[in-house]
Amino acid sequence: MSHRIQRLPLNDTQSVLAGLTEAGQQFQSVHLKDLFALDAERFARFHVRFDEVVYDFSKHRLDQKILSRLIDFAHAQDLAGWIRRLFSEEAINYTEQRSVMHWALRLPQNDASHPALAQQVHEQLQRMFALVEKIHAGQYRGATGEVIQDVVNIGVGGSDLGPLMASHALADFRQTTVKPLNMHFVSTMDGSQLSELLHRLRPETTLFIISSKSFSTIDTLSNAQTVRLWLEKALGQYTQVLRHHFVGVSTKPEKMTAWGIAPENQFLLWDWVGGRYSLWSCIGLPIALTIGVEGFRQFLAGAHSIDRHFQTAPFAQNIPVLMGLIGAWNNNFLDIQTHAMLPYDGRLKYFSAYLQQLEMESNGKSIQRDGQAVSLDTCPIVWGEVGPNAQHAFYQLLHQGTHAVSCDFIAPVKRYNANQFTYAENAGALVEQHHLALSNCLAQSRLLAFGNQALGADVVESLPAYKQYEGNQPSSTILLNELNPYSLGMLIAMYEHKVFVQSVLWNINPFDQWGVEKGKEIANQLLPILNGEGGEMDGLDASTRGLIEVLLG
Ligand SMILES: O=P(O)(O)OC[C@H]1O[C@](O)(CO)[C@@H](O)[C@@H]1O
Repeated sequence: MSHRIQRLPLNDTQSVLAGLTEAGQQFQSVHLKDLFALDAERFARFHVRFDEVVYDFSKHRLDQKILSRLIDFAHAQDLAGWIRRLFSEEAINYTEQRSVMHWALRLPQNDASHPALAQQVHEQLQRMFALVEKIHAGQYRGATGEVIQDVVNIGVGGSDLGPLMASHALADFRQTTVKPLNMHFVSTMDGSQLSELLHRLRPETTLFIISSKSFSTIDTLSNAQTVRLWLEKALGQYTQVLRHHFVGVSTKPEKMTAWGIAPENQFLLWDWVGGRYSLWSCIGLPIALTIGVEGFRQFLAGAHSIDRHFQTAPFAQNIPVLMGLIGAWNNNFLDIQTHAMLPYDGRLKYFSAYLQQLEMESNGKSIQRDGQAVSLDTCPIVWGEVGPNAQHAFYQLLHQGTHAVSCDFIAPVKRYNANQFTYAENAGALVEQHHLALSNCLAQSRLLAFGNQALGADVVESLPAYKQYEGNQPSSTILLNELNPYSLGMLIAMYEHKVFVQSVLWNINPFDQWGVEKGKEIANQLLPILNGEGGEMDGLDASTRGLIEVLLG
């Protein structure tokens, strides 16, 4: 349905979309190699350098005219107004009557524009920082007086993916602690991660974080219940066991209390923080435990830098705006329906999993704000893997398959600092490995873009058809000066705002997830049947009934 342009909210939008649709048809046959041949200044023209980031969008099938039309699209959809609304306290998540203020989580403490908000946020951050420092100093002890050495984050979705991704990505910046501290993540409701982990952990030295915005997600509560039984079996059913071994992060203090989490171990966030935007709040405790208080402050500062950039940079120089517009151009006008995330840094192993939730849970919608069906395709399929490994897995499809795919290549400019003691001995060899990864990153985006042209025109003549490459797969390349807490904060915030930009273009609410909620409701209806506690089979479809009969034997 890529080119449907009926039922648009604004007349301006209609005419801009008609122009873009026509341009998209023309650009179907335009090849990147020709765009580059026509314009030696293409990189200079189509990249933005801001703070720690370079965003190169020259390998997209567009020119200056298309860019202007896309910016017209943003204006027609009142993007500037929506950005102002996002950074106000307006309840723009209208289906849940909530404001959307994850940006407030990274406000500096002395912020003059929203002093009350900043104070509220920093109060919880200070409490979290105090806990982090206590654990790092070996002063936080379990019920038997032993120092905590393992921390297990129990959460799912936004209460897992962001903390997991960032803790892994920033492991090089691990804070030195009195005793080594190991972070673990448990999310799956089937208990498989827990059953493996509990064999390795000692109850006396393990702290569990129950991380759930709603404190009602069954996945998390069932894992929490299992570890509680495990702890109580080993240490006894005493209040001090609960008090010393559980920390809770949620918007629901009363639910944490009812579960048995001591008030001093309850950390709060607010309804105005969406789950998939919550890693900046105390949901980010595992990140703070990994990189320490100063590291976490840097992480917030990086995101804040992008918040400012997003609010102030002109659209043609505004990285999240460009990311959103170019994504829409590919998706809506060039018919490129899938988007691959390809970081060339093993530390970003969980980045695509994280982005899948951020992008697809946010913009996987089909109803506009006015209740009408959308007029353009919304979120593309987002997927990905660490680039070098993906080269040996699915790149063949990118190069010679039949699907059009757009890609984001991400890499740090610098890696392996000889001054960092862990690398001192191997710095030279590791720096070469980094260069190897960078050369592959550049080679792949080049081959994807230019196809045969990248091989050299004379070589191509002699090649059989099956060795030829069509190319013309567009990509962006994002370079971070280095991957550190600050630049990762920037990178994540860039994608958060890109998602918002696209939601404005598509006129949808990116902050709810009613489809997911419905799935949870239906699972709750089926659980009693599987538990043998009754429940209605009659209203079920034949397939579900048949499967239940097999499951019940
Ligand atoms: O933090 P909670 O409330 O346990 O929710 C976990 C996740 O479940 C969802 O509601 C739906 O998957 C996500 O939006 C959220 O991040």
